[in-house]
Amino acid sequence: MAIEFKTKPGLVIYLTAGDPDLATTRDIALAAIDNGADVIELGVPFSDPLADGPVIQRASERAVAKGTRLTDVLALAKELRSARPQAGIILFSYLNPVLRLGMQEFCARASEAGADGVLLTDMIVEEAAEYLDAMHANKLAPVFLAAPTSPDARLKAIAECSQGFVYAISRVGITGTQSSLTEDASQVVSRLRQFTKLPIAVGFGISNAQHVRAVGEFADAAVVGSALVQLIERTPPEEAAAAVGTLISELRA
Ligand SMILES: O=P(O)(O)OC[C@@H](O)[C@@H](O)c1c[nH]c2ccccc12
Repeated sequence: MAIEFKTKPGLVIYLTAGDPDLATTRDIALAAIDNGADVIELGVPFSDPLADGPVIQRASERAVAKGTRLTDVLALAKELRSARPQAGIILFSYLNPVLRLGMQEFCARASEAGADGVLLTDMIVEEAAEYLDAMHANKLAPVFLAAPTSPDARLKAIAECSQGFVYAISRVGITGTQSSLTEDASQVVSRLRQFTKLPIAVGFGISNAQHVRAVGEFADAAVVGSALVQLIERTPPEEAAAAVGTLISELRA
């Protein structure tokens, strides 16, 4: 039970829980862990994923249409924890589903499920007091997003509130694969380094081994989401876990 990056760079992967179904998400997550993913961002599907590009929006729609609920994702996290005691598991959600369950209740259940931490995409540090209290009370690591457009004062607050790692998004905008990483990614990481000793993961647009190696030059981990979600979308469910396992090992090549 730990957020640690065993290799440089470490690998964080995002999955939309319940796409194509919860059992397949479980198998995919296990295959990812067994092929080198250090941390799984277990995504709670949401009907209005504003920060997501078309690939993850479609995955969220499919999972919501299947009836995937936050409580199902908590149960899946518990299954992954018991199957892989050492894996890094981050519950990844928009605020809305969490507030519907209740912040205290959510954090208690996340802790009971064995999650290491939580990332709420639309939780800003300026309004995080109650969230942080509930997270600290349940020994969960709050991971915050840092954007290239964030001024230093904000990066400092994000660094001070984060535990486990800090997630630097490589560009402003929405999730989705892209041809090359922008300069912004290394700049936001070097600015963050002034304020934290925590590992820094970089995400958005990372979709191949070359991108992962490039991120490894200046950050501690790479985050891959859309490239995996797109592969899952295009693969028959019974072949998805093996396909993801292969892609993860290719990303680490
Ligand atoms: O999909 P990409 O471009 O590989 O980026 C990772 C991203 O999917 C994942 O970390 C994520 C999924 N939904 C988000 C919403 C906001 C920030 C990050 C995310």
